[in-house]
Amino acid sequence: MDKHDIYETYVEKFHEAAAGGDTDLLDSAVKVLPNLNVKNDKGWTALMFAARNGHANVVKLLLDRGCDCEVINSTGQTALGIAQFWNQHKVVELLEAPPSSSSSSGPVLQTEPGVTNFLCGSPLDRRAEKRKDKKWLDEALKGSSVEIISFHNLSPVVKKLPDLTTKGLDAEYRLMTSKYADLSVVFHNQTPAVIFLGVDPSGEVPWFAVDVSHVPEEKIKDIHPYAEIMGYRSIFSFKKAEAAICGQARTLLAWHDRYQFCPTCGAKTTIEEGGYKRKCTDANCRSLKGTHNTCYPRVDPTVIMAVVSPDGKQLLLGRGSKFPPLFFSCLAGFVEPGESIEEACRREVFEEAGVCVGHVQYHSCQPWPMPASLMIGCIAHATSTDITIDHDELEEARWFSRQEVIQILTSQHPQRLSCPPEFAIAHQIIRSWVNMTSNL
Ligand SMILES: NC(=O)C1=CN([C@@H]2O[C@H](COP(=O)(O)OP(=O)(O)OC[C@H]3O[C@@H](n4cnc5c(N)ncnc54)[C@H](O)[C@@H]3O)[C@@H](O)[C@H]2O)C=CC1
Ligand SMILES: [Mg+2]
Ligand SMILES: [Mg+2]
Ligand SMILES: [Mg+2]
Ligand SMILES: [Zn+2]
Repeated sequence: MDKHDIYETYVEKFHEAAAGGDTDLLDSAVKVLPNLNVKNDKGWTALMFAARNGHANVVKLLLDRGCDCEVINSTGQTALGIAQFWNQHKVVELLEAPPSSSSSSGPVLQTEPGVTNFLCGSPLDRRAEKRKDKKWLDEALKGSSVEIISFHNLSPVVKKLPDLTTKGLDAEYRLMTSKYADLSVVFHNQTPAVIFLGVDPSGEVPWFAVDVSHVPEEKIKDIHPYAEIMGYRSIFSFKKAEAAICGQARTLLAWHDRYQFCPTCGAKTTIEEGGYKRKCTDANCRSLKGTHNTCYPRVDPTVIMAVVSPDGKQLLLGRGSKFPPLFFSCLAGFVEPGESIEEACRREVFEEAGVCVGHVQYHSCQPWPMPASLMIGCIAHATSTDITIDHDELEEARWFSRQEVIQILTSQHPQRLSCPPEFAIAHQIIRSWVNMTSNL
């Protein structure tokens, strides 16, 4: 047995001890394991096993040893979610209680990445402290190590690779990056919006985005002979890291495009702080006194939810009136002022489908740069099943069995129903519900 196998055996025994409520065995395992939040292949921790089986004494012991109750498994559940699902009331009480002083000895760094959806997980370090340093920004933009991405009317400029002909349309296009010197057609006699996006993990390569909308389409090839404009949806064909960088840039450029004038007084605004601020040019404007959110890029929180039937066996999906035929997705809606995420979830589901929602669990989120949503993915537990559709927003909504949802996800539905692809958070929360019901 090599070192790795021995460790795996310890982990297995540790999880078995937690699941079985064996505190003696647990105590000895705790002494040799460096990480008590260690997961099995389904992302389950000892705390989750103890919570699943209602071993309150084990849960307490693990919490006292500093186990992290925020960790989620591969289907997006925390130990608390599992205890609630299995009605382990004593464990729920323990996990809901505020952490005792012994278990909160300073800030705990979240080492688990959790669920990282497409358009999240940019490798860039945003280096916000550099945004006010005009000299540094100018040198970084014009330096030889820079990577500059270009957007034409909010579509990324892509490079059509001439030698890739076999992998299908998506594989032929890559995000195009340029040096300042390549962009004379963009900067000549112009001051387009330029955004400092951050620095790559080596710390050596600054990334910027520039708005090239003023360059006529036929001149785009002056930047690079293979440069092309493909529409904003080309973002979805990029690699995850590039897509996240593009999303950040697109949301900011869309904001600059729409906020050319001051929302407070109507005067012109100028770009400041590496593209992260707009400032009114009227010296008497109220927006110049104090901090005003009109000066900063906006993000619109939006809830999107997999609504689970009261018996846990069905999922509510809907068809928007503008959706392609046979396409179903999760219900979604903008969070309104003065509303919590849970309240927005309940209101939107009731408004759109007439279904009442009780408990709402956060799953994961996804910045959605069309133009500035932050999609907050939730699992919402319905308390009623009758459906009344708001026809202004939905054409259809209905409950689907787990088997039908699996058929939709795997493109095997007999009526060819489909749902959003993997890059959309809707897909991820639907999949998560399928996995959740099979996992428990
Ligand atoms: N990433 C994903 O998997 C999915 C993303 N979405 C996105 O979720 C967002 C919200 O969903 P909807 O059902 O459209 O929301 P919704 O149910 O709140 O209805 C949209 C209506 O709300 C109003 N509204 C309120 N605040 C708004 C704001 N800040 N911006 C624009 N309209 C606002 C408008 O009248 C709009 O027609 C959409 O932008 C859509 O693109 C929707 C489904 C899947
Ligand atoms: Mg909606
Ligand atoms: Mg709404
Ligand atoms: Mg709505
Ligand atoms: Zn103003």
